[in-house]
Amino acid sequence: MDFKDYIRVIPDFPQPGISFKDITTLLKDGEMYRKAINELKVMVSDLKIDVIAGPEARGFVVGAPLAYALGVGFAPIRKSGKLPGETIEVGYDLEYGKDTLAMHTDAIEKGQNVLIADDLLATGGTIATSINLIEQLGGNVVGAAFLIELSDLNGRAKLPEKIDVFTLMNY
Ligand SMILES: O=P(O)(O)OC[C@H]1O[C@H](OP(=O)(O)OP(=O)(O)O)[C@H](O)[C@@H]1O
Ligand SMILES: Nc1ncnc2[nH]cnc12
Repeated sequence: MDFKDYIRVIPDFPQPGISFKDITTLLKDGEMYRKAINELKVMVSDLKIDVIAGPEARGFVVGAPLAYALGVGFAPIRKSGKLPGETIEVGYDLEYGKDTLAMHTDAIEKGQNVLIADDLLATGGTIATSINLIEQLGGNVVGAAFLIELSDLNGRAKLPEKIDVFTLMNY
């Protein structure tokens, strides 16, 4: 059983030159989805985690079940204009565009240990921005967990060394 057998690779989406790693083909298989989340749970088991933060939208489908499995809370990191309460926002670049991410100012308590979860690490822009937001709120990012890492884009280089990075699949 190889998780990669469940990832659909679509060339030139959403723009020419991007090799898109589609996780919907893994998510629709209940057994494999559960195995993937359970494997991430084992990988992060040495960390002390108070809350998981996940960036919209695909970070929710990894972060929320992982939070449930660990019995910790989940803090959504959303695109600009979606959160109803008081927010902080940070703009960033990603592999195929630009965007802005936001968090509620009360999403994280000062000093809480935070694990960031997402489906995929590409340039690292999304995760670096997520770290920026969480640290502005006084959170302590202890790790980042992904289903997929695009190693050639070297997103890890954008992350501080103290943050442990966990990935199930490499491309
Ligand atoms: O490492 P990076 O270069 O930042 O790229 C990775 C990010 O890009 C994708 O999200 P996207 O912004 O496309 O949003 P989506 O989850 O709503 O599809 C993916 O889910 C990661 O969050
Ligand atoms: N190549 C890629 N495939 C899927 N999601 C992505 N997010 C950023 N780059 C991506």
